Amino acid sequence: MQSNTPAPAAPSSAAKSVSTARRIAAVSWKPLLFAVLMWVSAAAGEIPIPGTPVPITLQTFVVMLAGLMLTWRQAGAAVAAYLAAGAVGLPVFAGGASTMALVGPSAGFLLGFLPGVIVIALVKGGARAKGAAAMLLTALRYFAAAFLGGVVVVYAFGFLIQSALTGAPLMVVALASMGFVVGDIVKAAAASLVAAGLAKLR
Ligand SMILES: O=C(O)CCCC[C@@H]1SC[C@@H]2NC(=O)N[C@@H]21
Repeated sequence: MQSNTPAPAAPSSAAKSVSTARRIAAVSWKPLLFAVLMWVSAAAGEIPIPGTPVPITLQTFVVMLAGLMLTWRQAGAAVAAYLAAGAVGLPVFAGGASTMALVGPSAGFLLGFLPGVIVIALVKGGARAKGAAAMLLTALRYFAAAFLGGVVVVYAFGFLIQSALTGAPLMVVALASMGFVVGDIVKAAAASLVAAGLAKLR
């Protein structure tokens, strides 16, 4: 038997374009927001420390926050977009630097942000929803993830590549960079508390 119900009209090409644009916007706003935050954290200022040309900056705080708040794909896309923006010449790195920073003493730290943020996102685990004690446990787990990805992984890349590029012995580079450790531990604690607190609100 034939039905008299008219077949639904196929979506017009304009409607298809709008829905594709909406889908792209829905998946990319978080990576884009964190890529911009990476730039803002570099532009916010830098503190030079003796013995190394690499400054203290807030970039590791944003890397940690991205890893703790986004999926590994979103976090990786955010850092990849940030690095790509610098690579093509936008002044998004510390001190308004761009392409040349990727072959200078900071190169390994910048490149290390990518594996670092992915490690954080992969090892952080889920957020516990109920109660202050659960939030504190989540924050402690987040702190361990932020330290592993944002300090151990980022520093490993930073030290190895700086030593290879400058010819300075690895141990000398590592010792000269110890001035970053206290600040990065404070950043890991702050990022963990912020991410665990925001996860509770969701
Ligand atoms: O030139 C850049 O834009 C990158 C600077 C990298 C700074 C590194 S990241 C790890 C360590 N912690 C800091 O606060 N500074 C260094």
